[in-house]
Amino acid sequence: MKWIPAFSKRTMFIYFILLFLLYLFYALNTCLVDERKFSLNRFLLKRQYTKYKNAAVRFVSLLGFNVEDNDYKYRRLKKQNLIPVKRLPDALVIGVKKCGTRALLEFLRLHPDVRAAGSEVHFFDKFYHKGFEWYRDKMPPTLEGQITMEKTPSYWVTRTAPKRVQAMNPAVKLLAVVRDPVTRAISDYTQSASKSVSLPRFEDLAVVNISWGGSQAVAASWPPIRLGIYLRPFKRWLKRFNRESLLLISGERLVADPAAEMARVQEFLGLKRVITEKHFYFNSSKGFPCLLKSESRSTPHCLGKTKGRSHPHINPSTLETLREFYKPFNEKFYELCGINFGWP
Ligand SMILES: Nc1ncnc2c1ncn2[C@@H]1O[C@H](COP(=O)(O)OS(=O)(=O)O)[C@@H](OP(=O)(O)O)[C@H]1O
Repeated sequence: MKWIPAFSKRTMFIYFILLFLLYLFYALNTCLVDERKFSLNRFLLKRQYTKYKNAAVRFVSLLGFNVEDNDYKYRRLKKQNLIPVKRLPDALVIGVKKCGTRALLEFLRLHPDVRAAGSEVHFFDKFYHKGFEWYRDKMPPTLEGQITMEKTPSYWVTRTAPKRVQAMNPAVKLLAVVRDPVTRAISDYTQSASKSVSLPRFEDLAVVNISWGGSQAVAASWPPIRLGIYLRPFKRWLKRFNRESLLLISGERLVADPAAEMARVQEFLGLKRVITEKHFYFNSSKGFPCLLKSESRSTPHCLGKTKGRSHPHINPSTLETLREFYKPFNEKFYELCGINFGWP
């Protein structure tokens, strides 16, 4: 009778090991992982990893099952020996800060022939010394014919950026979103105020006393105000690139009619018009157009909380002063770019 408990202990142990192995096999073969963080997966699926590196989250298999079978497009391309590789950008969203650059990029990513770096790379302003190989490595892998992009709004005002971008590729396509400079300034201020509670009122920063007599002037060198003078940086870019290489996008139209503005963008980039009305819906509580689905999500969603913040109430006389200040710059800008954006 002594062998019975001994046998059951051994059997139980073997069953336990088998169950554990079965669980491991199941978990590793079907779990939802972030490929960039899962190093063992990189090792076992090195080739597939390179191919899918830019995807945030995908179903992957440690044992090689169902990795490519999920994706008809990539299976077909593999048969043709086409493998995505990282390339320097063909197009850049160069600015302008707080004008809707994130919305533009997220909308563009709906296009199957566009792949974009997720976060701002800041190569032409902060990291130029790291070299083009470093920059290329920041890009998502693309197939022949797909457009590689990135957006860094500070390129617009970086003095050295036009020359550096030209050195990378004189035929690069440039996109800049512009918006009523007064709203842009308030948006810029709202962002700073969200990080610093003790920030003075917008009115006190935008318009300053210039004499004891009480005369006032616009604080033209305060960055939120200065950045709204689009004329100067635009001229700088035009010294290096011809007008046809630089598309100006209306930040207002990107909100009011995203499909129409995206039609212009797709035409400029030489893309088939894939992004249309059917990709957008207006979210009335957010007050902005949102996406019905995107590359990473199949459900309706809006841009993050930091996009589309509510702005503080601004004294109407300050608004009037700022509008008067920007008027001559706006008019010269309209003249030079050949578009009347109709800012008040
Ligand atoms: N669809 C959609 N959803 C949310 N927000 C939208 C959208 N389209 C344009 N915008 C406007 O984009 C403003 C932020 O601009 P940027 O993305 O260029 O900002 S940043 O420079 O990258 O910080 C952001 O500014 P705030 O309203 O001040 O938050 C928005 O007005």
